Amino acid sequence: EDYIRQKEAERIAKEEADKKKAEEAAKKAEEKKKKDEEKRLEAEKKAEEERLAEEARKAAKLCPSFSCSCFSVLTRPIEDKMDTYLGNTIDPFTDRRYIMWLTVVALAYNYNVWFIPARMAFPYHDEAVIPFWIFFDILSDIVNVIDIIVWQPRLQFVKAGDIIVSQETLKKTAHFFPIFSVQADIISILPLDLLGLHFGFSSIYRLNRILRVESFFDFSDRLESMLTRAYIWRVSRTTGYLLYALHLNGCAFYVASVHQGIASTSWVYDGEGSAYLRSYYFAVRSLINIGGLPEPETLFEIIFQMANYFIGVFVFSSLIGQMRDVIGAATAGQTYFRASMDDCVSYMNTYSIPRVVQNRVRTWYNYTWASQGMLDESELLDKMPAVMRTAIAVDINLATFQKIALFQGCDQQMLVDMLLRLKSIIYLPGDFVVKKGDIGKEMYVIKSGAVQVVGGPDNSIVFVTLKAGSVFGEISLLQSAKDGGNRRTANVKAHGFANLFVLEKKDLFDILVHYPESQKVLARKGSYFCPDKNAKFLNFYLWGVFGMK
Ligand SMILES: Nc1nc2c(ncn2[C@@H]2O[C@@H]3COP(=O)(O)O[C@H]3[C@H]2O)c(=O)[nH]1
Repeated sequence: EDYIRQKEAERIAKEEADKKKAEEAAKKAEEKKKKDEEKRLEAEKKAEEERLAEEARKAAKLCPSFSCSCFSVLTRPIEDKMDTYLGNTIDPFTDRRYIMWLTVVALAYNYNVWFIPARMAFPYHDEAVIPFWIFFDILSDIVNVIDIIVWQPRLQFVKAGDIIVSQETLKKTAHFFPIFSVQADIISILPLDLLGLHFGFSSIYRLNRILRVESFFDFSDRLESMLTRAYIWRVSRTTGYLLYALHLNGCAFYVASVHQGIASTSWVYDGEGSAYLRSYYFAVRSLINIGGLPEPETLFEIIFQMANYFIGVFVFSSLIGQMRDVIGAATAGQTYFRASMDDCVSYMNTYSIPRVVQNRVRTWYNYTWASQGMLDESELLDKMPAVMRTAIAVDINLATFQKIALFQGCDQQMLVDMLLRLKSIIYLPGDFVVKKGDIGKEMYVIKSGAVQVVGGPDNSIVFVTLKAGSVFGEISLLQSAKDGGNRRTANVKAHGFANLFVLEKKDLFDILVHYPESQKVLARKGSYFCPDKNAKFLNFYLWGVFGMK
């Protein structure tokens, strides 16, 4: 019986072990199946990604804005290098390398735009210099090709508010580029110069290069938005346009002279001296309508000269008008300052304000203009969205405010809110900023310069000199009006020119409503800063007014 029982137990144990084994094997098989499935899905995903990438590559090759695929074969090694150097895409607004590159492109464009007409008009294609022209032509072409194939396709742009930064997406959405610039780019780099091999070397075959005018405007706009004194560039650019108009006119005059026959009449170029300089001189006199030119004799000369006068009146004068606008805009601040000061002086004269006061007002105007280049900073900042004003205020002043003992331990956001309510004001040497006994309606932070807390019968005792970054005027501000605690406890006068930030009581309390913790900090510090131990402090005031605990 024992034997049978033992055998039975062994059998059951074996059966259970087998069952367990089978279960484990099934589990393993299940896991393997799962893994295989995962692998298969991953492979499928990868294949799909590769297929999409291949499609994108094909689309990029087909896309006209990236030019013919033969170019991409030629430029693939350069492109790969540029990928390593530039990263995948370029932010055209902030990337300094792009503006540096655009400078090179603008130089190449200017080479073409100035020399092509000159070479077409004047006899500049001597056998000896042709190699130099060819060299510079090829150089400028290389710059353009690199720009169109390597740089332009990498420029990020905004589509429906999204910044397109991935190169693949850039290529896929290439058709969103303005069609004119795409076609103009392609036509502009067609090597029509090769026609010169058959018809003879001439720069007329390079006229298509001038179509790349967009690249020059792009350079101009980006440079303008980067420069601190953009008007210098605007004036130079307009001067360039004027000189270029004269250049073209000089070329036209020379062509007209050749057409008429050099030295054939008194009006045409007489063949003396430098042909270019003489023609340019003619253009200057004729477009600026200086007059004193030889009278045109033939019908052709009369028509030519008349066209010149018209161009001079309409085109040239509008360019000069543009120049006047640019200079006017650049000096608009100065004009506004002068006009404000003149108005103020004439107002003071009307009311016979004493000379001493008038002189102080003038000094204030001059110092304010000299120190900050504008009369009211807030006017400029008011035009900006709040988020930008905050960014600027934080950048300029937050660090100063964080160091002020009174505000230490206050909420950072509260400080930022405070920065946005500050007004800047300048006091002249000896001006009283606060007078003892006055009601305290604002507190001050010294931006630059210094103030002195003074007392004594004639205010000759200086208790303390407060420098940039110090706060004053907070005592009367932080106290209750109930028992006269809101009166100034001392005289404070400007020592030299003092540039101060003013924070009004109402603004401060409006802000503090939202920051109970900071209220407590200020209340504690207000009582600490206050010399009068019996006064009721900010905490009572705030708790009384706003019911805060
Ligand atoms: N009463 C007093 N005020 C001082 C002193 N040092 C700086 N101050 C500042 O001078 C300010 C005068 O106006 P407030 O009383 O509002 O606030 C005062 C303080 O911020 C000092 O020693 N005594």
